[in-house]
Order: sequence, then structure tokens, then C-alpha cells
Amino acid sequence: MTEQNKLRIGIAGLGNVGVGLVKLVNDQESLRLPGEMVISAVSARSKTRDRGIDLSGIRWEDDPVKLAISDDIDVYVELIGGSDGPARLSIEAALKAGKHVVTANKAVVAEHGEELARLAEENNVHLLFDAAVAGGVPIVRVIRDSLSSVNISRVSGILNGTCNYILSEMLTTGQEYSPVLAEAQKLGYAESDPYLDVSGMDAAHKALILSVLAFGAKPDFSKVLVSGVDQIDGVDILLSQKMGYRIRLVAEAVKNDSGVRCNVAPVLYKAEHPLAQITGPTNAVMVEGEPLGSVTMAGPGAGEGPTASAVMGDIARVLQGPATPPFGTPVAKLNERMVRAVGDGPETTWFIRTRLSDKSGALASLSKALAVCDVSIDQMHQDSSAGQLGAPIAIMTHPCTRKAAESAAAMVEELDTCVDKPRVLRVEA
Ligand SMILES: NC(=O)C1=CN([C@@H]2O[C@H](COP(=O)(O)OP(=O)(O)OC[C@H]3O[C@@H](n4cnc5c(N)ncnc54)[C@H](OP(=O)(O)O)[C@@H]3O)[C@@H](O)[C@H]2O)C=CC1
Ligand SMILES: N[C@@H](CCO)C(=O)O
Repeated sequence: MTEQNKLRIGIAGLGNVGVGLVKLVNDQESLRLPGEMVISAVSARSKTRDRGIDLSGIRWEDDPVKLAISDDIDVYVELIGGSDGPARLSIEAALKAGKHVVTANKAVVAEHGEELARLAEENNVHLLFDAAVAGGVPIVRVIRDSLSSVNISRVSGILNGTCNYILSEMLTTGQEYSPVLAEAQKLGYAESDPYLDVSGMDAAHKALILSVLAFGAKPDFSKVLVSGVDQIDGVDILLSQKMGYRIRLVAEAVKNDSGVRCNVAPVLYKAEHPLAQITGPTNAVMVEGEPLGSVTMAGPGAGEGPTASAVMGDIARVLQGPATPPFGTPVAKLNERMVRAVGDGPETTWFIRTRLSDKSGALASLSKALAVCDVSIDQMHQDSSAGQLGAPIAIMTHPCTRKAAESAAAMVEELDTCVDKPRVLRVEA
């Protein structure tokens, strides 16, 4: 703290979130904070880039690791991103030097959270990452603190703003995937490498963090099953809509007798379902457990302002008092085993979508292939505005196992009338 009793912060990373944070610190008098703070030093790659903020009077440091251990800071704020490299090195250095750390970086917390939390506990400093999951929605704090006496059984929801923006914009504007992703990047929702968003990895990082907080799971990212929206195209969105459904990228962490299962996948919901109503970069998280029942929180999951406000809330937490274990459960007690969610799961409805060439008998051979695998058809929708690629066709199955649906899709792919590898998506009951 300075002589004027101000908390001294050092910010590494002046991109979307870092710039938003500088603006909030400059505007702190209008906020309800428990004390005052001052930016002592900043770091980014380019010292000369115009970021639209006034950095005069603030020390510049090229190396984030040096910034992290500087004598003139109490809190190191890491807003660079990435699971390794300067983000990880600087956070480790700060914790070892006895500095509090605030970060929005889910990749580094998901992949190295256990060792970072251990360092924080050993050095009796805060490691806070509320902005890392669901942006402006304070779900980390709620699960860690407010729900610590709830025996949580399941945490699920929409955890990636970019994917939700892509899925809902493609539906409402009819645009294809690439221009909508470019727009999400321009709006500051996407990661600097947007592959992390569209592949489902970013949501998987967040789901893993929630598993540790909610279940005391020993983090193991290799156990998370991940698929993203990069394989979804406009015709999937259109045909599912015509059948009364919306596609959402959903993350889920469930605890049962065998351990904690965590997965991320695109799922179809009835248009009236609450998650189908979540549009744009909004996130929604439902926590279920006893004796609570369930609680759902929704709000802006990405973007400069919401994310910076979550970072600022964590800095304010440092002003409030001494450090507690970063995951709620002390690292030495993170005992719950994570298991890979393999296996068939219960019978459910599946959405199978392909394209068939416009030949007589094509539909008959498709239904025969499904019947051979014991998959019966509940609904079928064909789009006759076929174009040269063949007619898109979508099927809702009666409840069957994943194995049966995937075997049927594999048989359909072998048909000489099939011109597009069938896509198989789970339909939520
Ligand atoms: N954007 C969002 O909506 C959200 C982002 N987050 C997380 O917040 C973090 C920051 O995201 P965001 O602001 O969008 O990212 P940006 O890509 O916009 O900004 C990254 C910043 O890090 C700086 N940087 C990169 N490498 C180095 C380095 N070696 N040394 C010093 N600085 C470096 C860049 O410098 P320069 O500008 O000079 O290139 C840039 O200022 C990430 O972990 C992200 O996952 C979390 C929630 C929401
Ligand atoms: N790229 C992330 C940022 C918020 O974590 C998203 O789109 O959700």
C-alpha cells in the first residue's frame, strides 16, 4: 500500500480487458469500492500502440515477469492470456514474491490451477479469477463462497459467449459461420486465438474450473470431453430451427459415484427451453444440489466492460481482507477424482443431418440404414432448395443409444447417395 493507503496494482496485458480495467480504475470514485487503488505499472507487447487510454504517469515495464515482482505493486493483474508462456511465468513469479494475483485467464487456471493455488496458499496471498468463467457473471464467487454449504451434484450451462453469439447470429441473420466469427472478434468476445472458442476448449477450461470449485475435484484437463461449434454449419442451424429446436454449446460437470465427469458439446434444445432463449454473448449457468434445489445465473459472458468489472471486483476483494484458498477447498483436500465421460449414456433423441443426392430411392436407402441399426425415425425434414451439393436432410430419432445413432450415421455415410458426412448431435429431452 502507498502512504495514501492506496492498493498498488500492476497490469500486464492492455487488450480488450486490460483497457476496460484501466478505464474502471480511472473512474473508481463513481464505484462502491471498499478502498482506493492506483495503477503503478503496466506491461504489453507494444509500448507505442494507441489504446485510447491515458497511460501518462504510469511506469511501463516490457517484461511482465519483472512487473509481477516489482516492489511498487501489491496486486499483479494478469490479462495476457494463454495457458503457458508469460502468463504462467509471471503469475508464478508474483505468487512466489508474495504478491496477490488477479487474472481473467481460464486457460492457465484450468491447466495449472492446482500448482498456482498451492503457491498462493503457501505464500498466504490471494489468487482470484472470477472473470475467468462467464465474464461478468459472478459464478466463481457464488459457487466458492455463497454455495459452499450446498452439496452440488451438477453444474451446467452456456460458458462461451463467442459460440453463443455465432449460433444465435447465424440463425437470426442467416449469415454463414466465418463472417459471424469475424464480428465476434471485432466486438472483443473471442480469444486472441479464436480456435479456443469454436473448438469448445475455452468452455472446457471454464467447466474444469467449475468442477474444482463445485466438487473439490483434483483438476485433470485430459479427462474433459470436448467438441465445439466449428463443425456446425448454417444448414444444421436452419433445419434444427424448422424442427422447433435451437443449437447451443453446453458445458456440463456432474458428480456421481465414479467421480466427476466434465464435457462440452453442441446440444439441441426445444425453442421454448430457457437455454434456447440465451442469445448473443450471454452466458447462463445452472447449479443443482441439496438442500438448495437449483439456482441459475445469466448475464454478459464476454466483452470489455463486463469482464473488466469482474476483474475490478476481484481487486476489491483484496481490499476486503486476508486471502482464502483460491478454489475454496484447500489444494491438499482436492480429492475428488475426474473421470472421462466415455460410454453410451442413457437412451435419448438424436439429430442426424446429412445431404443426399437427388436420386429416386435415396430416402428409402437412408431409412433402411437406420433400421438396420435399430434406430427409428420420429421426425424428418428435407430442404428441397438443394443446390448442387445435394438435398440437406435432418432426422430426429426416437430415443436410442449414442452407439446406435453413431452406427446408423456411419452406415448412412457409406450410401452412394450420401454426399455429406452425417452430423450426430444430442437432443436434450
Ligand atoms: N475478451 C473477453 O471477453 C474476455 C477475456 N478473458 C481473458 O482475459 C485475458 C485477456 O483477454 P483480452 O483482453 O481479450 O486479450 P487481448 O488479446 O485483447 O489482449 C492481450 C494483451 O496481452 C498483451 N500481451 C501479449 N503477449 C504479451 C507479452 N509477452 N508480454 C506482455 N503483454 C503481452 C497484448 O499486448 P499488445 O496489445 O501490445 O499486443 C495485449 O495487450 C485472456 O486470458 C482472456 O481469456 C476473460 C473473459 C472475457
Ligand atoms: N472468448 C471468451 C471470452 C470470455 O471468457 C468467450 O467468448 O466466452
